[in-house]
Amino acid sequence: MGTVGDAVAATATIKEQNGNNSADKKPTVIFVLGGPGSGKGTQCANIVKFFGYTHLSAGDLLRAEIKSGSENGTMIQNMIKEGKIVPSEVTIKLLQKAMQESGNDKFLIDGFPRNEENRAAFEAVTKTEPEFVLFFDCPEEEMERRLLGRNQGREDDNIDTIRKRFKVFLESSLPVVEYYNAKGKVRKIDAGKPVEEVFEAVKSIFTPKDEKVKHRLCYLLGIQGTVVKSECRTWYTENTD
Ligand SMILES: Nc1ncnc2c1ncn2[C@@H]1O[C@H](COP(=O)(O)OP(=O)(O)OP(=O)(O)O)[C@@H](O)[C@H]1O
Ligand SMILES: O=c1ccn([C@@H]2O[C@H](COP(=O)(O)O)[C@@H](O)[C@H]2O)c(=O)[nH]1
Repeated sequence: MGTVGDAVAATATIKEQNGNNSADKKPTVIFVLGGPGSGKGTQCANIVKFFGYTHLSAGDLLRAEIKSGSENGTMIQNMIKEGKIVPSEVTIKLLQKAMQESGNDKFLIDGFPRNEENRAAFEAVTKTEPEFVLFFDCPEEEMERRLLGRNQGREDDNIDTIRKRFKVFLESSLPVVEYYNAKGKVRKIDAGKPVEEVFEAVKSIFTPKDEKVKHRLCYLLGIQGTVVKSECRTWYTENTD
């Protein structure tokens, strides 16, 4: 098992190799957490379209690493088959590389951190805390149904591995959500609903408060038949169906 120190050392090497410029600028990071099959990837794709974030799925990065024939490939593959958590230094290195290569400065980090050690290592290495944590709360029976129906050829979407993933989620990943909840950083979504309804709840979290006030004002002005100012009309047209 890797330690926070291993992850910090590995990152110092990346910084030396890449130079320090972009690594020193603090990005905006949102952690997207929730059980396996809670709909994180599905909703991240929507958030990217609406709000211009770069979506980094830690699981996808690890699967790409296996495919690339990297020296860590076999180790990662075995961990994923067993639903276990890959050492922090491996995952953080992949996340940092993807962040640097993206050219963006705001990220949805999906499926990471998966345990307390992942969390502490990421914060120590990147000196970045998440803006907030988007937490998809979904009943286990619903997640199991979704995973068994996902049909993407994933080696870990079988009932034995799914049960192991649920156990790891409860024992190791939920404490990370609880950690950030105690800091007032968790935005919880009822993820057991249909995709569109879940996204309505997600949108509301990403829409700044002043925009919500504007929206409400426009709505009320519309109802009252008051002449809507042009700025208000433009905003209303752009933000409603
Ligand atoms: N709200 C929803 N209602 C019904 N099905 C959904 C919903 N959201 C996602 N799905 C479907 O459930 C499956 C899992 O969704 P998704 O891949 O987004 O979950 P995930 O949380 O990213 O999973 P994992 O952690 O295993 O990568 C997919 O087949 C997806 O189409
Ligand atoms: O930070 C991470 C993310 C993922 N893993 C491993 O990958 C699988 C699949 O993850 P998904 O988020 O469902 O794509 C997960 O069960 C872990 O084995 C990881 O170790 N660390």
